[in-house]
Amino acid sequence: MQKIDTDLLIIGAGSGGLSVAAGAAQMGADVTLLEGHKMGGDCLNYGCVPSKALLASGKVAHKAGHARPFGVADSAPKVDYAAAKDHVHDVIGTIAPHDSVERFERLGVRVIQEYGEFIDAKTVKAGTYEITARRIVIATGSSPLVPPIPGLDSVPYETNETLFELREKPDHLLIVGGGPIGMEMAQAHLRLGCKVTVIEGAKAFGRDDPECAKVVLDVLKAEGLELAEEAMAESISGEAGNITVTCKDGRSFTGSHLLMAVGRKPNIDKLNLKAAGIQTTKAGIKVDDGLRTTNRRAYAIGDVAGGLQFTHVAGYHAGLVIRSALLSLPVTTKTDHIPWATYTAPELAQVGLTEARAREIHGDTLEVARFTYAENDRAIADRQTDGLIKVMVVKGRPVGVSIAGHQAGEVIGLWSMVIANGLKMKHVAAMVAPYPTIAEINKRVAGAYFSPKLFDNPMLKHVVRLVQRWLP
Ligand SMILES: Cc1cc2nc3c(=O)[nH]c(=O)nc-3n(C[C@H](O)[C@H](O)[C@H](O)COP(=O)(O)OP(=O)(O)OC[C@H]3O[C@@H](n4cnc5c(N)ncnc54)[C@H](O)[C@@H]3O)c2cc1C
Ligand SMILES: NC(=O)c1ccc[n+]([C@@H]2O[C@H](COP(=O)([O-])OP(=O)(O)OC[C@H]3O[C@@H](n4cnc5c(N)ncnc54)[C@H](O)[C@@H]3O)[C@@H](O)[C@H]2O)c1
Repeated sequence: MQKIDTDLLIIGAGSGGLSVAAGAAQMGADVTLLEGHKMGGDCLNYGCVPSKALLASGKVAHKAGHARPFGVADSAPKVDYAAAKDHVHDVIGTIAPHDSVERFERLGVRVIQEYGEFIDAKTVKAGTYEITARRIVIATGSSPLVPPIPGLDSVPYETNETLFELREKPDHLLIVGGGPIGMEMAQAHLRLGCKVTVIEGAKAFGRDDPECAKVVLDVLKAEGLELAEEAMAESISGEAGNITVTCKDGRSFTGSHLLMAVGRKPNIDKLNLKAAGIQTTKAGIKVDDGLRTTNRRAYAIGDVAGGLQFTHVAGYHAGLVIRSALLSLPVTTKTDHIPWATYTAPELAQVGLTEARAREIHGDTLEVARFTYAENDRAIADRQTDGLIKVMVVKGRPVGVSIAGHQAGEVIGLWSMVIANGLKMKHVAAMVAPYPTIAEINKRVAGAYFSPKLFDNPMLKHVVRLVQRWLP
């Protein structure tokens, strides 16, 4: 057994762990990083990156078949599904050096490619190493939840960990789960020429604003998606190439391939958390507002901490933990300013409260400002007019923003800044947006908020008339 004593031990080299390692090493700490599987974690290998790359292939195919409105002849796209997967792996390969062992060793991080397991409150065993650390960050992520649906184990099925390896194009892909994974993969496959059925136990895009979700769902249905909502998968039967999902209410759907996308489970099995006095909840490792576990020496960040599960959240957690673990500064996690986006076309994005939640909390003091993509000149020029932005405002201050539309994921960023800094609608109205951009909808929605206050104001009209009389 080789013994290592380190300032900061990080378990897991995904989005969260790598951000902590890079920051802490560059700030002068002695850092040890454990990774039992692939550097880069889920996001690079099985998540954000491959899913966006496959969506990009779908976009190209879709454009080829929908060129006529732009004065270019439509062409029937010849999709090579296996080549699209080559593209996915090429994209992963291009980004991989950024997350590699070599890069982190150059930054001064001691990288050990083994799974970590607690022996006691401050010691972790990893292969032939025994590591004691002043502070420990658990960033072990999450895995696809595979529910014990009767019959599932008797048919071949994909999860996000296997889908990007699949090289034969599904004739008909059944997707159980209409969350972000299910819906992104549904559109990518539709556009690559597969028949797709999404089987969702409640509502698709259940965490998003229903009015904005409907914009995206209508587009997906127009592209050929078969969507079954309130359809809880209860049993599965068949064999390779002929799989049937039967729902609680008796509806059944048959397809050639099956993707399970029904949520995540935290990666805690290998950690022996009991030995370290670290408690868990159903969602993941139990943490306080400062991301500390029930063992004061240890933090948990990213997916394994069981809150919002996004790469940018893992990165945000990393920044907080660096401050706390290295400089002993007090930190508190917040969620109001955390955006998320689903990268279908059109995109769906949210930050802060949805309209329904804002109404519950703020009642009649809530005002909702709206602006549609159909009124945005750039959206018209690009023929991307589906969608809208809704801003939930309380006493002049935005408390939430929902967007469905082209580049919604880019457009939402401004509102994270507004909410993070407690800015008001007047600050957004004071901005000048370049014309013609999609992001102009941000300024225009602020205009829509102030318009009634300005233009339907008899007192203001009176003052303007009076001033006009006195002007030379
Ligand atoms: C299909 C899909 C698409 C997604 N798209 C997006 C997106 O577009 N935008 C977005 O923000 N988020 C997206 N996500 C979510 C995002 O991937 C996760 O939120 C993010 O990867 C979480 O980072 P993490 O560091 O917590 O965990 P991970 O990135 O999963 O990293 C955890 C690492 O820990 C390692 N590990 C586990 N146990 C141990 C152990 N005992 N010892 C050592 N190492 C261990 C694992 O091997 C893994 O490498 C997507 C997820 C999926 C599945
Ligand atoms: N663009 C992005 O940022 C992005 C993309 C993909 C994934 N992610 C992250 O990954 C997480 C996991 O995504 P996900 O889509 O797997 O999970 P999810 O929890 O968001 O959605 C799962 C869906 O499956 C449904 N469901 C559960 N059991 C079912 C059953 N038996 N039959 C039918 N439907 C059932 C649920 O009602 C739910 O709508 C997301 O919450 C998100 O944090 C992010």
